[in-house]
Amino acid sequence: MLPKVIGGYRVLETLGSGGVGTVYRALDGQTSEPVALKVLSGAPTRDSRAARRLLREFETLTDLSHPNVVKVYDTGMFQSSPYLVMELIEGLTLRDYLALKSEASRVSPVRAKASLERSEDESGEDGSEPSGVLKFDLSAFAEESPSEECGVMRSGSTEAPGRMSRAPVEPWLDSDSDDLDPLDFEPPEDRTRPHAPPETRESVLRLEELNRPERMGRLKDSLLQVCEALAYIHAHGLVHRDLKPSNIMVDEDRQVRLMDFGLAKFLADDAGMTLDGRMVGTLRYMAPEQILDEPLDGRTDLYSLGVVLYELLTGRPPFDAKSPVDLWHKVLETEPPPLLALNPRADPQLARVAHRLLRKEPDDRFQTAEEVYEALSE
Ligand SMILES: Nc1ncnc2c1ncn2[C@@H]1O[C@H](COP(=O)(O)OP(=O)(O)OP(=O)(O)O)[C@@H](O)[C@H]1O
Repeated sequence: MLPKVIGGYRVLETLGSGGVGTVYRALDGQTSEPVALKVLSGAPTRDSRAARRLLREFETLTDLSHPNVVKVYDTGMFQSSPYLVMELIEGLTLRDYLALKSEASRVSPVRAKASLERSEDESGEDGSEPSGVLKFDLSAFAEESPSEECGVMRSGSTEAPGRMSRAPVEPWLDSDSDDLDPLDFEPPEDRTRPHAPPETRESVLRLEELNRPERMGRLKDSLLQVCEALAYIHAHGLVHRDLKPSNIMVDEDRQVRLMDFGLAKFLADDAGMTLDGRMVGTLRYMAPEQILDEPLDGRTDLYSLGVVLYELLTGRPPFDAKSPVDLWHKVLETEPPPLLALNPRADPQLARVAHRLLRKEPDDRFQTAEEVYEALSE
């Protein structure tokens, strides 16, 4: 049931739920400003000491301020779970923002229509116009294109490779469309012949959509802003650890916000596991060092950025797998198919950037988000 009030915030509706909690649209009781309020759930928050520690650490996030990083205004406890009060972003995730036209009709307009309907139908309890209701104008996102979506990957019954000692593990984010579900995994097209040139009319049209200049412009512009956000959080000693298209939002003015930064770190122990032994991060975007429980730094996020870039340029992830173990082996031991073989008309410079970001050894990647920014600008 929807809580009516959380702290000093009046809850209006549920915006969505992810692997780490539920996000509500709410109103600040003092200012009447709309906010997004995320209540954490799961094992880390069931331990009251851990929950209080989490809360103290969240408080440090309120000091951060950057145009491309979602602003955290406040923190608190609700029914023994920590919550974060954030800037409410009226927009789309990067995945939906760059959805292919064919998929845009499946994803974005439905969500946007629901939002627009809400803005017409809802009224406050006193009959007044509700505040904080989504009113974004879809025309800002009129031209669309996507990367493919896979289901969720649950890894409970698998054995991890290499130095992963605490198998079986569960991905922390177990309901995320950015990850793979071995039980519900639709092979993307060309899976059987990943290096084959496109042959069908459908795949030719798909490539045309992927390479649409307007889409490429959006992609580049968005990723430059992501680099700025990453440079900022890395300079503040944070590693995102869960960078993926659904953690990047784009508003009506095409301003990008990096979401959920730092959450993964706060929810994990030093080896990247939650208190109940689940791995923090979304499997498809995890760097080799993350899989191997090795120390992480900003270059780990740059690897994830490489996965995002590769996906957005080709419409498929760099490593296809039917199970988490299969995926981990591929990430650790194989090279991704050459991007230009999958999309021969992709920008060669962007393809080079993606491959360099996907190098196994952090030392072989770009070393900073600033370097990536420079390379994307060339
Ligand atoms: N500050 C915000 N403003 C507007 N919408 C938000 C905000 N934060 C989250 N959302 C939306 O709420 C929904 C749930 O977000 P949440 O972060 O819990 O899950 P997720 O990012 O989809 O998955 P996960 O947390 O498992 O990675 C998403 O659809 C997201 O777009």
